[in-house]
Amino acid sequence: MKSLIWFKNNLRVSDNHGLTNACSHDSTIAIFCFNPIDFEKGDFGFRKTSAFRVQFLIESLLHLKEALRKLNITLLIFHDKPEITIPQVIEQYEIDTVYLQTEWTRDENDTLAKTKKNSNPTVQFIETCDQFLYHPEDVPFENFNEIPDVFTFFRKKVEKYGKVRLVLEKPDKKPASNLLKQKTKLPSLKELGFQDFRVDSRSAFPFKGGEDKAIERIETYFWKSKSLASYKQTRNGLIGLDYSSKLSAWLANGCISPRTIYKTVKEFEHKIIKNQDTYWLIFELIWRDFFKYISLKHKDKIFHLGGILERKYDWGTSSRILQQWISGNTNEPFINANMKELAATGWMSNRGRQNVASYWAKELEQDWRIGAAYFESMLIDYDVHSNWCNWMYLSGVGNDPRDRKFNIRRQADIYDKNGKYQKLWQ
Ligand SMILES: Cc1cc2nc3c(=O)[nH]c(=O)nc-3n(C[C@H](O)[C@H](O)[C@H](O)COP(=O)(O)OP(=O)(O)OC[C@H]3O[C@@H](n4cnc5c(N)ncnc54)[C@H](O)[C@@H]3O)c2cc1C
Repeated sequence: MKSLIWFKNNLRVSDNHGLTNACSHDSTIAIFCFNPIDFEKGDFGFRKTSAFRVQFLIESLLHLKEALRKLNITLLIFHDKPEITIPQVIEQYEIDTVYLQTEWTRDENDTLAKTKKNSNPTVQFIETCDQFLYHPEDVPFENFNEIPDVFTFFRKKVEKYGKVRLVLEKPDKKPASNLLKQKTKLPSLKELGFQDFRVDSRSAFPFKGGEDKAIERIETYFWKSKSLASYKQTRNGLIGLDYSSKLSAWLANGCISPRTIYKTVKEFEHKIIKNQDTYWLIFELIWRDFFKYISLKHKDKIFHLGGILERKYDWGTSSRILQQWISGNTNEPFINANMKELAATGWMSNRGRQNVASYWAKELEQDWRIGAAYFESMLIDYDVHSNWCNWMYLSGVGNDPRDRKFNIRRQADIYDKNGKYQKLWQ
């Protein structure tokens, strides 16, 4: 009985059901593919991934490879299409079961379908759902069509009737004979077609990828600085490392599970303090789940111009306006500062993201999907569901029941009262 664990957005050894199940087989191999389509240009002309995100991914894989080696599991890394590589590995090592984390968006579905088609039909593909706080089997809805389109209804129901599963320990070590002789090399940024870069000294996200770094971040943010105890009061900040948890990029790559964060918040509440601020981090993780469920319910509509509401607006597609927005040359200094931060670092605060998205879609009235595609390209923490659903929300084609438009000057007055942030990124 030989298993293959196909790593994608679940780059960790703890609380990873796919890995643990794979380890129940006599022998286990791990694989990760840098899929060339992830580095191509997308529908709106932006490269799908920026150097910032690729660097974080490389760091995450470097750590995963070592963590797996300590469990006597070889991580094979290829720079090729999974539908080519995985069937070959299955054949070469006589694999009978492949474990992977389930994905349901367009490109991921295509890749999986092709991989299965090219593989020996007797091979089983078993999917797990480790990216959720509330596992799909534990939410109080009969099927995804029942998912409410309003966040508050969703949250109240899952909080009342749902449950968060316990965190799984990392699996036991396999015997040394499980390690393969075959070795593969982790490609560098340059080999993947990107220029090396230096982290901007002003960056609010100077962190590195990897499960170990995610745990370090929790150690600092929760236990050392106890910033969690004032999270709700600081989360609209714009400058520095600690205005919010900064866990999103590790979550997006699966270097940490939302269940582990939930468990640690509960420990913090037990040992240090339980207040509105500690609850609010869980509240935000429920937003993250909500958008995953919205994408499960509405499927490809999250990428459509009319969004899940199928609304028709007169959207512009001016390349001049796009260049002004991207380079931070609009009439709004607060928007400009945020866009410059994104271009220089791959990071932008939640407050900034809300403002620049609302400005793009509702003030400049440009096709919201272009803005979303630019974010997809740039964000270190890009997550397909969080990005596209937040964009829909702010563009009036998604889940905002009040269809709000941000008053940018007022937002700048409230959140950047003395202009410090705008000065930092002028
Ligand atoms: C236009 C737009 C695009 C966005 N694109 C992404 C994206 O691609 N990837 C991404 O992870 N987040 C995205 N967000 C959500 C949010 O801005 C980031 O999750 C957050 O800023 C990350 O910082 P943090 O980890 O310090 O968050 P914290 O404030 O510490 O929140 C903790 C966690 O809760 C989750 N979370 C918080 N806010 C949201 C939200 N609005 N929607 C979904 N999950 C949330 C994240 O996983 C986050 O790490 C987007 C928001 C907007 C308005």
